[in-house]
Amino acid sequence: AVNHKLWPEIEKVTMQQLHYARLGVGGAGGWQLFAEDGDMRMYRREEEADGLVVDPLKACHVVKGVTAREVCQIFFSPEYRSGWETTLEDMTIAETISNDTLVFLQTHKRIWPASQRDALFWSHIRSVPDDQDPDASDLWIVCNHSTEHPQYPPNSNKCVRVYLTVCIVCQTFVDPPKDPNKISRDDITCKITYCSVVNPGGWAPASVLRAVYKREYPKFLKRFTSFCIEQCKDKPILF
Ligand SMILES: O=S(=O)(CCO)c1ccc(-c2ccc(C3CCCC3)c([C@H]3C[C@H]3c3ccccn3)c2)cc1
Repeated sequence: AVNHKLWPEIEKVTMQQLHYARLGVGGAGGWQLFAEDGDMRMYRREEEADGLVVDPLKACHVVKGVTAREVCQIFFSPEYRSGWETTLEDMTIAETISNDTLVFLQTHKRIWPASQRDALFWSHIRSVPDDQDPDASDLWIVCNHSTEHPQYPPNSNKCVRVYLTVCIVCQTFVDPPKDPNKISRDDITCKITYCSVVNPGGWAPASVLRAVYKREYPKFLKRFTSFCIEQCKDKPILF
């Protein structure tokens, strides 16, 4: 994939998103907590781009019984997506760049009163050593970033094209630390940071979009993490 024309962008955006995900939500970042559910905390910043709501979102969650690699592989893999992405109406793999990089075209269910949306984005999965704690386990990241494709020009179907940058960054913790082949799923937790910026592409009332975000994002993350637990519970642990 390193010789693919998108590779420099994939590399840059993925590492930028990793850095952005690891920034805290305290301080002057302007993050406001807007949803809480158990260990899940959801923050947003109110931002508009030429009159459109593009509120950046950052969610932090801690999930027991799954590893960072398992969560990221489920988020990345097309075959699982219909099981957790409830707003998905259709999904096509527009291009297979490599085994860790795909280009998706997704049509999302219409969310009244906004018109139906689609998203065309590359999706890249990778593991990176934790530069802040070398003897910690690797971080896993999936980054999704809107892209163009000659076969799928925007607004060619009935949908308004959204422009998004999304990342999910995960890290596994084993507690209590023990001999690797004695670890059970009860000993592992996965710390998840999910970040998204979605430009809705076409006009939609700010109040409507903010209500949709407030309703859809907590549901989305809860459903995704429950799906991961369900998928992994009877399988050998993938570190
Ligand atoms: O993390 S992913 O890459 C997972 C792969 O599917 C992802 C996540 C979210 C979206 C998306 C796309 C469109 C919308 C809006 C914009 C105007 C009308 C629809 C929203 C807003 C509404 C929020 C939302 C949040 C979560 C799920 C669905 N809906 C979100 C796309 C991809």
